[in-house]
Amino acid sequence: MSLKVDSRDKAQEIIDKYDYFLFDCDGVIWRGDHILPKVAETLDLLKKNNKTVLFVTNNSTKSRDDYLGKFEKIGISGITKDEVFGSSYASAVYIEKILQLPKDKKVWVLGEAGIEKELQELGYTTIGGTDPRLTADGVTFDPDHELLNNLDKDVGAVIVGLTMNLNYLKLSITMQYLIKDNKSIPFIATNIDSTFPTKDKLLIGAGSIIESVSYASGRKPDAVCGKPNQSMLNAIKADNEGLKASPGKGLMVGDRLNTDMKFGRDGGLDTLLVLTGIETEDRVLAQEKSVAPTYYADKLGDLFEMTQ
Ligand SMILES: O=C(O)[C@H](O)[C@H](O)COP(=O)(O)O
Ligand SMILES: [Mg+2]
Repeated sequence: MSLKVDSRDKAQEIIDKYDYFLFDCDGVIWRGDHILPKVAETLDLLKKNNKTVLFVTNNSTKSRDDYLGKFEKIGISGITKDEVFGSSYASAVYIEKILQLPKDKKVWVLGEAGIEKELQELGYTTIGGTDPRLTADGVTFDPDHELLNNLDKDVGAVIVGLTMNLNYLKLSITMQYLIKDNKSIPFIATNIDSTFPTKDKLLIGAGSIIESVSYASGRKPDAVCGKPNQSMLNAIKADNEGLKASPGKGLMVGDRLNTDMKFGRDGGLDTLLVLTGIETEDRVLAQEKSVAPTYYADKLGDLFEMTQ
């Protein structure tokens, strides 16, 4: 049964007990471009207590560098690139290190600039993505479109993530790459999140976009690189000996049970689910003991508010 953080003692116990705080972003730190209540104060409090603070997001629309800009813009300063892990970075590293795609091969992107930038930083050429030819004029679908009828023979991988600029042409070209050459081109997905929490509503998530091209092509992704995949946590443990030695000194704070909480639990961390994103209190309380978050709270900022 998850323990609700509803008193000074419980909030202070959490601050004292853990050395490493891993934060999901959408639905925890912010919703869209709107920072959630007392988040900056909570992060400052943790840093004043010499805690290690890291960010792990499944949102592939931005690169790590882009996220540094977003943190500054919403008033959270002092974050460094090595403290931010995103599914676009995790997917690019997968393509380079695990798939070992040669750098003379290209990657077809159904997604935003975050994916393109992380792949390009590793030396890959990307096509698709934010190419303006894919959204020209907003006219109706052209079955004779050049990018649909001239598939690039150098494409060696397809990656699909969240995009707010989805259209039938992008979906159709992605499908062509997934079915060509006897369905042999690797299909990489950034994450499974079915919905995306904006300021005041839930919108379509990357996982739902991935499901549509998966269904049409008859293919399941060969890899899903975001949470709960442990690759980002393994990278964090490799850089943080204390967490690697004692994962129980780490707390994963998230808003989604099947990504954030599973990611933390599978990595041996304790978990705190906040109710400012995807989940409801009823859903948290209905979880089996084996998968229930360690704690839950109305919002992350309660760690600050309840200890002042
Ligand atoms: O649709 C998506 O990709 C996700 O909803 C979203 O971006 C999750 O981001 P996170 O909560 O992991 O920061
Ligand atoms: Mg989230």
